[in-house]
Amino acid sequence: MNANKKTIVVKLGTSVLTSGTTKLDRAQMLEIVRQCAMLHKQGHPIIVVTSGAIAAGKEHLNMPDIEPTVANKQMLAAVGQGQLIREWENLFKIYGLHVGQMLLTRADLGDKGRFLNARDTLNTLLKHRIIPLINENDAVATREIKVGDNDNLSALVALLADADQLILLTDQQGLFTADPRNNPDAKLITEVTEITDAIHNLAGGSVGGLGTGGMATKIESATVANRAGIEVVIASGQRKDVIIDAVNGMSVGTRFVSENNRLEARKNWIFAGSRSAGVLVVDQGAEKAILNDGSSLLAKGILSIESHFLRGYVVSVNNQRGKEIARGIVRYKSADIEKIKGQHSDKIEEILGYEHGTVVIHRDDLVIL
Ligand SMILES: Nc1ncnc2c1ncn2[C@@H]1O[C@H](COP(=O)(O)OP(=O)(O)O)[C@@H](O)[C@H]1O
Ligand SMILES: N[C@@H](CCC(=O)OP(=O)(O)O)C(=O)O
Repeated sequence: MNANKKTIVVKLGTSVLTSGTTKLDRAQMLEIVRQCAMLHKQGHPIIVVTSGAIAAGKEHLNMPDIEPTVANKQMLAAVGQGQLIREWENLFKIYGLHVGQMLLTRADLGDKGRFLNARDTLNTLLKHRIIPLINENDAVATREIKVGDNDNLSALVALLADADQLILLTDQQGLFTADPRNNPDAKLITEVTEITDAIHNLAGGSVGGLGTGGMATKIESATVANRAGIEVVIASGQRKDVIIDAVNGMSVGTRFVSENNRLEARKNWIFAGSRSAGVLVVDQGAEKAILNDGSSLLAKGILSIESHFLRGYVVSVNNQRGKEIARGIVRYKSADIEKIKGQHSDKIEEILGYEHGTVVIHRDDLVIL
């Protein structure tokens, strides 16, 4: 991790965005934007996972008491998402920042081709210093493809972004020894080094009006992110300078530290359950570059392709003696690799009429065997 430039995912629960009311709290949102803008100015890439579409829809339609059926919530999200983004857009504009909306479902992140597309979009937004605003695509998500809560979604986004830190902001100071709403003696836990069953058991569901999942889904999220080597902080959105202080390593809320190696853990996650769908045979130069120099696989070093596969599939990289040296996720389908093999990366767009980047397998998506 570059200590000076951390990639940060900030997740804002409905409880923070409404301050416990039935309406968006614009002053609170502006305060969050101020902190994000300051960190952004210091060079930290910031990604915002924002809940609040359902709350915004209720406010806009003036339906505070509508029955919370799935269909009604999807309708509210369809109405509220536009309202929500408009609010964010106007607030970030005060600091001269653009925003870009990404609405995701579990299916988008589970499918490797769509995962690559989402990651490319996210990285391109960050490269252009645009703030990605992410929410679940509630209006289209059915139970099978839904992540279901933005706590878990934010952990997946942190993996997608290869983030250094995930900050979950809510209406409590952090994780307590019991739900502080009904346990006045509950104590704040400031640091968690291992997420044990006992930690899971402390966390209750949401008793607030508009939130989803309560502390239980935040612990699930912390488990996923920690396993991938990403530090997690759960803290109150109301605390002064909460995001800035969390990024600067000050004692804020509950910090879940992780000792796991980020890159290796992320690769394990990417490759979990994948079988090799084909083979790319590479020349000696590419073999050396991959094994000794930590390089990505370029089209130039590919000699032949075995089998048919699509962009996003996991394939084997074999040397000329038929030995599998690595395995990785391809950014081009086999039919296109046939056309660009042996060619310089500059030629890809000319040959295919489009490009998905200069490499066939990116180093970060390549496991050496
Ligand atoms: N051990 C715990 N420590 C802190 N909060 C807890 C705990 N168990 C349950 N909660 C509840 O989780 C709620 C936050 O979750 P939620 O309502 O889903 O908010 P958000 O919209 O921020 O995701 C708190 O208001 C609190 O009542
Ligand atoms: N996607 C939904 C929020 C779902 C959710 O997880 O809410 P929360 O527990 O407040 O973070 C929305 O925008 O209303």
